[in-house]
Amino acid sequence: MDLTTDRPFDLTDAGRRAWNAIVADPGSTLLCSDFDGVLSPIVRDPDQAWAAEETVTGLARLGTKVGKVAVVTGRLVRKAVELGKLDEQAGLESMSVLGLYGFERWDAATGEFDEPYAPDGVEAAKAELPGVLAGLGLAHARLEDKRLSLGVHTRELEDPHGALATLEIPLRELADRHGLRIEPGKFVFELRAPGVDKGDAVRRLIDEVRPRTVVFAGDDLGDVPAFEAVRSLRDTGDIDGLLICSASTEQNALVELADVIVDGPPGVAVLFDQLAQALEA
Ligand SMILES: O=P(O)(O)OC[C@H]1O[C@H](O[C@H]2O[C@H](CO)[C@@H](O)[C@H](O)[C@H]2O)[C@H](O)[C@@H](O)[C@@H]1O
Repeated sequence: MDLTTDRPFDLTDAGRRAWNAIVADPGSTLLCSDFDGVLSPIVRDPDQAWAAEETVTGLARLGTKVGKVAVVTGRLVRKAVELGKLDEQAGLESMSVLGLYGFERWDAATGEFDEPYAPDGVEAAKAELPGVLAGLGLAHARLEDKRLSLGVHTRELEDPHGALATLEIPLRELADRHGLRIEPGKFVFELRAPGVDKGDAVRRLIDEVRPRTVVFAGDDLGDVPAFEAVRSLRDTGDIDGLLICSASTEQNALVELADVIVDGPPGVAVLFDQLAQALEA
């Protein structure tokens, strides 16, 4: 990964204001990042989506300067910590990881995991799901059991787009029967407990930290509520906000909402590097 590129980032006016605010007062900055597609490259097997070294070291370098760093992810919190080696990296001492869209939490400061029990509906839906998939001819879809949710991945199937389209209505009906919701993502639908999204997770962190500036880096549909939360607080003048879209050919929902668009995790690493350089200057 080449971190020496001098490509200037094209920031919106609001993004430039936020960048300047971070440089002026890094200690009042909350820096949040999604995991898959931002810190880690998208790969076929979710269990092998190890974070890129450059993104995590970049985050850690910033972690020594900003007030707080956080990962806000749809992943199980333990899986995100494991795949990011977030408990091993110096510089991440202020880190919190909010997993399963904010249901779960890990704090580096204490090393403690907060992992609530799954509601009954999740177990019932899990029991029904194999029959639903078999009935659709999609018995080979990869399942990712995340305690409070269940991911159905189509990336490895012969026709991943077609399989996703076939799944949507039956999975929505299954979710409705059990009081769950559907969370769409890159070649995945999750059946998950309702109640929180990444917007709630970011607002919770903001309430705790009371930052002047908030950064959020995301790549997928699940990040839209976080982007909207930051934009809404920014519109009221409560915070400055810098929204980073880690772009891919698979999802463009964040492009219009972002202040800066970078080229996937390698681009995120370059941006983190440039921000760290600005803070060190
Ligand atoms: O909130 P995130 O950190 O972005 O997590 C969202 C989902 O990411 C994972 O799935 C995605 O990445 C996989 C590994 O690269 C890829 O195989 C899959 O196609 C993508 O959708 C993860 O497996 C899910 O549990 C997360 O909810």
